[in-house]
Amino acid sequence: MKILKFGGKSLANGKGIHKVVDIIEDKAKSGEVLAVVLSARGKSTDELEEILEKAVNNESYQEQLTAFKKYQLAEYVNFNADIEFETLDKLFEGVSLLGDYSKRIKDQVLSQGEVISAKLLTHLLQERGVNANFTDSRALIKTDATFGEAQPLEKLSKENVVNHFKKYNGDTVNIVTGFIASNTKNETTTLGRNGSNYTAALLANYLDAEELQNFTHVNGIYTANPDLVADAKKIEKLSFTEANELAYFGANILHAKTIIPLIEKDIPLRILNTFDHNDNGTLITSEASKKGIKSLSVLENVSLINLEGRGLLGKVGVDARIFKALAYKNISVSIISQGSSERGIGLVVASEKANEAKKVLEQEFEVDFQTKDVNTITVEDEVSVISIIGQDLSTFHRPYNALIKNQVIPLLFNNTVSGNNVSLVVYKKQLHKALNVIHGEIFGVTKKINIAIFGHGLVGGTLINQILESAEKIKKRKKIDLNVFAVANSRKVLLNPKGVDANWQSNINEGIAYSIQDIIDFANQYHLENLIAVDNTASKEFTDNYLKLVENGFDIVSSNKIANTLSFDFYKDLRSKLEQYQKQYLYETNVGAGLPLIDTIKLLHLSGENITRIKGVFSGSLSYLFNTFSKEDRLFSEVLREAMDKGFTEPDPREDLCGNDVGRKLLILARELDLSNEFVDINIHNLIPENLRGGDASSFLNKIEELNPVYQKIKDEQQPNHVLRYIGDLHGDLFEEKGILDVTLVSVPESSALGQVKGSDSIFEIYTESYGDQPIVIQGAGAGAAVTARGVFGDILRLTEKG
Ligand SMILES: NC(=O)C1=CN([C@@H]2O[C@H](COP(=O)(O)OP(=O)(O)OC[C@H]3O[C@@H](n4cnc5c(N)ncnc54)[C@H](OP(=O)(O)O)[C@@H]3O)[C@@H](O)[C@H]2O)C=CC1
Ligand SMILES: N[C@@H](CC=O)C(=O)O
Repeated sequence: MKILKFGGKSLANGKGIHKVVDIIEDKAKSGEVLAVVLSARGKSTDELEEILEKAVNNESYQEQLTAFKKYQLAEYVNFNADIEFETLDKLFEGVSLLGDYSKRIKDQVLSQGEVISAKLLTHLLQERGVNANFTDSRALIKTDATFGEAQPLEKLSKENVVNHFKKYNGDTVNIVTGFIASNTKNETTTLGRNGSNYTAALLANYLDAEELQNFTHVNGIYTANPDLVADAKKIEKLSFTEANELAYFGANILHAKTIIPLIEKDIPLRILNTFDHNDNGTLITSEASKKGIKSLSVLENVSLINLEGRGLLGKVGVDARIFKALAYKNISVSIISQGSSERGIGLVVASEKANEAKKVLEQEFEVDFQTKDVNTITVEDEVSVISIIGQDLSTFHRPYNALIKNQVIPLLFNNTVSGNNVSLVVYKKQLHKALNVIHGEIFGVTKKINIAIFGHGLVGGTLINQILESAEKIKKRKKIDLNVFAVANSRKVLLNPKGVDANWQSNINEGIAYSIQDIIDFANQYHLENLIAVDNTASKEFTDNYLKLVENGFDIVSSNKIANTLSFDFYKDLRSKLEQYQKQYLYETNVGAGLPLIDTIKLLHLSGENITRIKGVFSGSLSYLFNTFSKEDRLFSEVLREAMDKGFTEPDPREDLCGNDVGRKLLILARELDLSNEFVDINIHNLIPENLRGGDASSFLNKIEELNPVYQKIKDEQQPNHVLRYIGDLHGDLFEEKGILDVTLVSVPESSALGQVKGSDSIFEIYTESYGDQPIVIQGAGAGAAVTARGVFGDILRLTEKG
């Protein structure tokens, strides 16, 4: 025999009821022997409780009662619930007159919900020709007289059930009321929380059922609540032990009470979906399943009580006093955590009991307050508990690090020694984000990386398109979901929590004015985790946001060189902020665009290789300018415009020509070597004649032809077979506080290494103590939107791996 159980949500409306009837009819027709346990429909039990409260307080309840009756009858014209409605009328009238009710009366009231539900289903099945038999469980399940939370009398109940099912067997489908029972005086009792599931489990046990199928409104047990974690996956199989842990930490359907009768007889429990009943659901059996993390569950409506006292150190019996005092008031502690010094003890209790618990503890420790052994007892209400079921401490660093990286600092954590569970208390406002971060980390489902891109010009625009083009592949190959949730320029931002699409460029016109706080608020509002801000501007103003971004959980990737070349104080502040907030700042493209230069220098330096000099052509645009101008018989201004058109120059090309861009790159490398040079220390040969230095970029561009005679003369005055190169040179004693940084225009033999550089290539010669006169040479495209964007993309992916 199979026991089927349908919950209130399955029976809430016509659609659900129709499905339930279909399922039972199908199974009955296919010859399966069934018993069906039903809950009250929808929120009927809550409704009855509310009406009861109104009645006892002498408030008007008639309207709500009429609505309740109407809901129960709905469109079922031939269904009659007069007896139950009359019972309710009388009970409410009595309560209203007396202004009081007992738990016994409450059980009588609540039981009508199950009776109506079971009678309705029996009626509908009979209309379809199914041999359905309404079965009032009060005649079968006998309990003690603890109204509201009655305990079954096993022997008597089993006898009744077995006898009943002997009598009504064969093709009879017994439609049984869940939740309700009766005591030996035949007074109605109820089985408390999860009562209908319990009724079903008891029937399964007494009847040695082959399976209990519990129909809900979801497809089974998930790795996390799918309403909170979009990536949550259904678990196919669980063991009773794991189910028990889940039950303790919030999965009501698996309450221990429900599971124990099944474990006793080794009866499998299958969680199914009424609305998708062909899905296999989750099967729970006694078979031990593979080790590993099974699920995240959440306890809400809890509070954290913190008892602190300097004098608790080494005192015997403090915990005993806490538990005794709380137990006296029937307050259960779900989690306790205590520092080894015993100075602080954190307890999690139900929110509704938190203030009472505080009062009780204050009384218990009254003397200890006076002696100053206890200092404070505080209650934090806005918390939730996340339990990682199946997690042991050997791999706990992964979810924990991911939480810290996302600025979710657990208030308390606690592990079970044998059960492989870790529970974390987090602020309620961080619950959603915390669950997604932990889930992404431990289930290896796709890890979402949420990116805000500032600057969508040549580099930024190319980067966005590169990300959108590769996102699917990266998701498949690396299980990383790159989500560009913000694209901004200096005036507007385009925001979409689910990510911008290929039309971002046209949609940016519909963007909105913003401040950096708006972006932070947006990320918080949508609980976006693994945040990266990408700076593809050339703006000093934007770098003012870096510290705030870091403080609010963003890693930073930047092609913009400004932040690394502001004062050395800012340079250090930024690094200590990054350290403090465990954030990363990557800027490989700052020097040599997409070339792997900064990483190489960092590694050499870290590994103790003493770098003695770095010299080369640092600027892609000026490389292109002088390579082309030196070899071809063309005007200097014409080649300069070409470099601009190819996207090699800075947004303001004067930044290249005045030597600032090369100067910045030199300074960035110097600082990588722990030198504390400032920008003013750089000796820069400015390529712009003094008379063209004033004014703005466009007035300069109107006059660039004036550069032609100046550079033609320099070119003509070179020795034979020489070419012009604009070079950067970091030298001096690089183990002192500061190095020497020179940026100069030089004429070199065409046959030399520098003389042979082509196109927009950069070349960097890195001299070290071990390599002596033979430098390590890194050469390749030193500018261009595509290579630079690719380099920025590389930094983003590097961050996703550091996670
Ligand atoms: N081109 C290359 O080869 C390389 C470039 N880089 C660096 O890449 C960066 C970008 O260069 P590129 O793409 O050519 O520049 P662009 O001028 O093409 O684009 C700059 C973008 O930044 C936006 N912007 C400017 N100020 C702000 C601000 N305060 N807040 C938000 N957005 C802002 C601009 O918006 P708006 O239109 O509103 O001003 C624009 O969208 C530069 O820092 C450059 O040094 C690094 C290596 C190589
Ligand atoms: N303008 C720069 C671009 C890269 O940093 C250059 O020319 O190198």
